Amino acid sequence: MTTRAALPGSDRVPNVLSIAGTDPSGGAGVQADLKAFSANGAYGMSAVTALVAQTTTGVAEVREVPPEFVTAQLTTLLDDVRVDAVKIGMLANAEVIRAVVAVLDRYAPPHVVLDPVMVAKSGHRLLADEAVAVLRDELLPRVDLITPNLPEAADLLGEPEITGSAEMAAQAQRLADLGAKQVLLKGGHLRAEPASADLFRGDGEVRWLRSERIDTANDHGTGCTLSAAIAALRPRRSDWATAVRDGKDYLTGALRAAERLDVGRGHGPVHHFHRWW
Ligand SMILES: Nc1ncnc2c1ncn2[C@@H]1O[C@H](COP(=O)(O)OP(=O)(O)O)[C@@H](O)[C@H]1O
Ligand SMILES: Cc1ncc(COP(=O)(O)OP(=O)(O)O)c(N)n1
Repeated sequence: MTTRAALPGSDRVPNVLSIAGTDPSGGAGVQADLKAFSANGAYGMSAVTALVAQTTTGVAEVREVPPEFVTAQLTTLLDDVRVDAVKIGMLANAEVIRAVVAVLDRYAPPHVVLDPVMVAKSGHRLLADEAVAVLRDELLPRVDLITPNLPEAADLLGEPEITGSAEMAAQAQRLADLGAKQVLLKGGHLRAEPASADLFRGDGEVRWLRSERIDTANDHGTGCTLSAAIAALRPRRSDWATAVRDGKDYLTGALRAAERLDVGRGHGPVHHFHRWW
């Protein structure tokens, strides 16, 4: 066994883990997460929950990883490597959710972000219908931040999707009432509104994160990129509000930088540019 001298806190690169499904086109899922980790100064690692045959035009097929093999990936990793933050994305079904819950209980990694992925932009379901209640009741209370989009928030709460940003603060409160410690409610689906505004509800504070709405066809994997950037930044930021603000700025830059890409015929990916974190 090799031993290494401890680095002073500020010099050490955070080790950040993605637990998610795949995207061969590199726009969403594990592939997007690893790019976002790297671009935001973290060392990226991943455990795969589902193999997804998808590209910019949609999802063709999904092969779910057996839950015991999700556990094997995670315990093998966590028995060796210190993890400084975790981003959880696509979980596919209730058994995989329960496998992840058991690992969180056993290892208690810090700074856990849950992007409650349910449906791809193309309409293909990435989480079984009956697993939504398990995600809400068993996983949501165990993580530090959830980042639902508006359809996901509605599904978690069992209510109709809201149609205007004026309703977002009350909905974030209802998510907090479910046991979510902090909530980033993403407003990207309100396409009629001029700004792309997300609402952060943290410990005793509510704040808006607004950016210009960028006119682009490259909007595949925006939610994955945002939650991964926040997880990568959190170990180097003093609080969630700052990590969320800087993650949102990173995503807006990556959406802008996508104008230089030529990837696929459908919803293209964002471009993960490296920056000084
Ligand atoms: N055209 C756009 N211009 C700027 N920001 C956007 C645009 N589309 C989405 N976003 C931002 O991307 C993030 C993810 O958005 P959203 O579409 O709500 O979630 P998801 O990708 O999970 O469906 C949010 O921060 C949202 O504000
Ligand atoms: C494997 C995988 N995970 C998540 C998603 C959904 O990604 P998201 O960032 O919400 O982007 P779109 O589906 O809106 O493009 C995915 N497609 N695949």
